Amino acid sequence: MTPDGATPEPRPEDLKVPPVVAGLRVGLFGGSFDPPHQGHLHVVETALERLRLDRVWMMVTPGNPLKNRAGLPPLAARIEAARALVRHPRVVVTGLEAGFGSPFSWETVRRLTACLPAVRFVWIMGADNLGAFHRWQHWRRIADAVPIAIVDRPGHTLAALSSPAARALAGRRIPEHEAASILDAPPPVWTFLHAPRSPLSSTALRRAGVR
Ligand SMILES: Nc1ncnc2c1ncn2[C@@H]1O[C@H](COP(=O)(O)OP(=O)(O)OP(=O)(O)O)[C@@H](O)[C@H]1O
Ligand SMILES: O=C(O)c1ccc[n+]([C@@H]2O[C@H](COP(=O)([O-])O)[C@@H](O)[C@H]2O)c1
Repeated sequence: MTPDGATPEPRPEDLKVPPVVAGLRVGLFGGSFDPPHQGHLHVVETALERLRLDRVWMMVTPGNPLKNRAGLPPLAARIEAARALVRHPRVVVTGLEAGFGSPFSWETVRRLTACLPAVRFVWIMGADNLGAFHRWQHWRRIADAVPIAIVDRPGHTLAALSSPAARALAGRRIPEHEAASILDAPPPVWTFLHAPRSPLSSTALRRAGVR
């Protein structure tokens, strides 16, 4: 809330696509970030290093289509909190999906790949989201459009690797020692990164009253 009790609005520049140059290697990392935590930072740092990225765009969602949005703090507040957590020269926190007017990842991928064909994008998500990926709108189209990197998460490894999406795309999995090459391979292509895992979650933080 602002001092006058109004819901804070995102700044117009936070709704725009960040600046790029041809050939830039950009990780697309969407999330509710309610609240952001060190587990998110761990994903960002793992992706930057293992995929040899120039940038990670932390895309603060207007609202995960599969989650109840009741009680979700305003976008502007989550953007601000993510920025306060992740102070890194190669990370951009953005509300570009709200700028697109859609919470669906397919819409994000479709628009970004169409308007920035010279940028090399990779979709980044935690293992829990691979487990549910087959329930996302047009998930096959997302996989056909951009490479995907999964960062392991405690309690989700087996479910992720035996999920419908993982099974459907099994033949296109790249070993993690070649992870950085997925940005140069024609999709569908994906890799699973077994990094030291972070047990943190926003759910646990909200339950502990941290937000
Ligand atoms: N500890 C973690 N390890 C690996 N990936 C994570 C971790 N925490 C979050 N992620 C990933 O970060 C992205 C954004 O997650 P999100 O903002 O929903 O956080 P969360 O902790 O999963 O929240 P919640 O508990 O409310 O579901 C998702 O792709 C999620 O899989
Ligand atoms: O497009 C979809 O159908 C879809 C369904 C579930 C989740 N997503 C996206 O996945 C990202 C991670 O969401 P979350 O809530 O787990 O942080 C975020 O960008 C969501 O918008 C997207």
